[in-house]
Amino acid sequence: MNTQYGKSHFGKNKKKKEDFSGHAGKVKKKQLYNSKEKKWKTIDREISSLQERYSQIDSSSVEKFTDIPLSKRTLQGLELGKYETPTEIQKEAIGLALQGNDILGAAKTGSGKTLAFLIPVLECLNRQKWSPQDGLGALIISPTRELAYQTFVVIRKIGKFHDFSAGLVIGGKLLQDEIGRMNRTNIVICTPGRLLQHMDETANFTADSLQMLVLDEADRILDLGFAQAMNAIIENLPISRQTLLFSATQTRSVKDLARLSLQSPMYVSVHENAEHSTPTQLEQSYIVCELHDKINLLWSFIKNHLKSKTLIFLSSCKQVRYIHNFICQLRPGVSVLCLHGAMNQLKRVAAYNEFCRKQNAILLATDIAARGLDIPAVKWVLQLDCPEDANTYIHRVGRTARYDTDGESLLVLLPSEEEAMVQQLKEKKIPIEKIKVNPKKLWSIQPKLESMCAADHHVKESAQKAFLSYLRSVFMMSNKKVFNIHAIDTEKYSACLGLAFPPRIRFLQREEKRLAEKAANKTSVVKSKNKPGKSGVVDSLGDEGFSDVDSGSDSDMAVDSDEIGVSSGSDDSSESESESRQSENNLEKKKVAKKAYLEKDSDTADFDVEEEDDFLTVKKKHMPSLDADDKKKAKSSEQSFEIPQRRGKKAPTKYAMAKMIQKKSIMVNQKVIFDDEGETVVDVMKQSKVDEEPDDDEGGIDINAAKQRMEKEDQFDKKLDRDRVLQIHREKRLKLKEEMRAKKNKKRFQDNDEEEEEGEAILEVEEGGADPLDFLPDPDKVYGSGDDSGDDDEEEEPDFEYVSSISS
Ligand SMILES: Nc1ncnc2c1ncn2[C@@H]1O[C@H](COP(=O)(O)OP(=O)(O)OP(=O)(O)O)[C@@H](O)[C@H]1O
Repeated sequence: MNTQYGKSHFGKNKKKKEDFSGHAGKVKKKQLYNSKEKKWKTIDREISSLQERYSQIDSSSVEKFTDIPLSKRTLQGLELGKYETPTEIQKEAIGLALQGNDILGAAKTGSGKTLAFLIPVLECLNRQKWSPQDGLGALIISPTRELAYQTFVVIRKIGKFHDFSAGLVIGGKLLQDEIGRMNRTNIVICTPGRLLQHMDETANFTADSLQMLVLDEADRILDLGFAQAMNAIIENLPISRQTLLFSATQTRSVKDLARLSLQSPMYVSVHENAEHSTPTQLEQSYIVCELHDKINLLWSFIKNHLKSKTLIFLSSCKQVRYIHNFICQLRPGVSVLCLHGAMNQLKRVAAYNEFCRKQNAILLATDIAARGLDIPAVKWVLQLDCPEDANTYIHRVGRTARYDTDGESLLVLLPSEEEAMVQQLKEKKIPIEKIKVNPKKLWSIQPKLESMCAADHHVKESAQKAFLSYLRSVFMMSNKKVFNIHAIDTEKYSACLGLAFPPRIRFLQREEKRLAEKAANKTSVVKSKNKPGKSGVVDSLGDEGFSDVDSGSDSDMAVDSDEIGVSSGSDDSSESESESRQSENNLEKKKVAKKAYLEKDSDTADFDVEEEDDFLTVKKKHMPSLDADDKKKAKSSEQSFEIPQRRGKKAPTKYAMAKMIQKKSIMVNQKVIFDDEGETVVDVMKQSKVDEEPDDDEGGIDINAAKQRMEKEDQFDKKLDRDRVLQIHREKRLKLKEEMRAKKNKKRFQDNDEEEEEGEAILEVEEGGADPLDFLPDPDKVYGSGDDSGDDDEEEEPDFEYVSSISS
């Protein structure tokens, strides 16, 4: 595998090159051609014999990896990783994938799904004799940076003997560092946000030749948090590809699968009929505890498990930060680390690597650590805050009891959460037992926290943020049967965090006020809805559009003002249709905002969480009801545009503005730039090749036509940009060629003529002799491990700093 840090095959070639240059005079061009021809013939023979065996694969008779028709190079890689016997999911899925099927793979956590998709990826590219010049062949998408990194480490190991290049594209570093190498990477392991950024901004990066798409943790990748990014990514991928989806909680949503255009997918669920959906070696229990006792419980747990490796889940970044800080200050006698999405990339990597290395340690984390991470020897998973749903529970506890090890998990539930949550877990076939803690054995750290808060206002602020962010997370949860913010005694909770007074919970006050107003206005709103002249887009954003979210505490989220595509029909049926579509949009937006808030992985992009605010601030478009000032401003801006709108409702959308401009035939100003001679300057990038919009006698905006126009414009822009980049590259190449030529001429005068001729011939054979860039220093040498000796020693753990750039 030619990764930036890999040294296997690429390293060997290099060694050969050095050897040849040492004996330049003795090696004949013809011999080299012969040996290359021989090599290709052997590879061809191997490939066709493997392909012949594909149809005979019988998973029930597979005992070792050698029983599966895999290339020698993959088998060597598996041997290097000490993988001998395939697990159930590997036996079932690898064979079907080799036969070319699309796969929906589901198996318990820690059962080896990673190899079940990595092996087919390597075999698929090997079968097609893929090389770095062929560009992107396989795309592996993971929901978090840590998981992508982990997958990258595994593919480096098992793909060590292949010729492909692989790259980790995960954000947290300069995009510029990766741009040059994107189009020469065969296997890209990435997070959705960063991949999309490359698709948008790296002009010469294309996925046109993609052979295989893998979604690890597919249900998470396809859920609302990533919906926008994934839709855009999928649009850029060719339809004729093989798609593999894997997760412990696999999606079967027809809607999700339709987005991926799967071709008769095979559902491989090896544990579907198992008694339980969690690993058998995992012991699971829960306790019921008041919110204000949780901190004492946590401290007591840590003090009682100093010799264990424990992963503790909390629901928000600010809680993790506060609890981590005070536990560190109280010195429990074990290393305490933290991992959450608001940390910078370097700290995130350092914490992850340190926790992997340690024998005994505590890691406090949000749900960014819930999925896929294969951290060795985790003994305990403690869920101090209730998971969002049973699936999240399964992934969180799955960080322990992996493969053939055992582990324990403890879930802490509030009395108000117990009934509904336990019910959900039972429905998901999760065996969990209630246990009780002796309250006398709990340590009390409240006085210590109080004195810490009193002594340092930073600690106090941090405690306030933790307090509000926890309440906010409960408030935003959609399952109100489990999460009931009104059941929380906020005074006691703030006191247990060391605060003398509970901070003001403005979002709750606003919500209560809104509900009260709504109850009072209900009848008058119904009347006003029936008044004539109130139809159209703005109307569709009225109270009715929000009526279905009243029960949800995160109701009244502001509608994205960029939102278009809402029907503006004035008849009743289209109005109600637009209303329901709008309310669906609102619900989706709320879920997305909630996910981003809870996880705040920077790769999920599009969400702002302000660090310095007194509690999380989601971008205005996701905020619950506007406060009085905002309402006034919104209202005055509405009035200035004279848009008929109901009292105290939303600011006009761009769509509404466009419609109003069109209706009133307002001429919009145009910017004209003149040069020194007074001539008009035309910006070629802004020139459109798309025909002008045809005059529409019927009036109104034809959304579909506008969309098509935009797409054409977009294609035109992309082409312009691509041409520009190609031109730059062409110029660079020519310049290099000139330089090389000049150098060669100079050398020719200095060196022995005969030797020079031989050496040149050899390089031509080795490198294909075509591109002068091939003679440039190996970029791996600059960024990579720096060791190109080509020996088979175990590589050192790659430095996370540079793994986010990719190989050449
Ligand atoms: N065939 C095998 N032989 C030995 N160990 C294996 C084999 N396959 C996987 N493992 C080990 O099992 C562990 C779990 O594998 P992996 O991370 O692929 O699980 P997973 O099913 O993807 O889990 P999750 O659902 O949590 O993502 C890893 O440490 C991996 O090295």
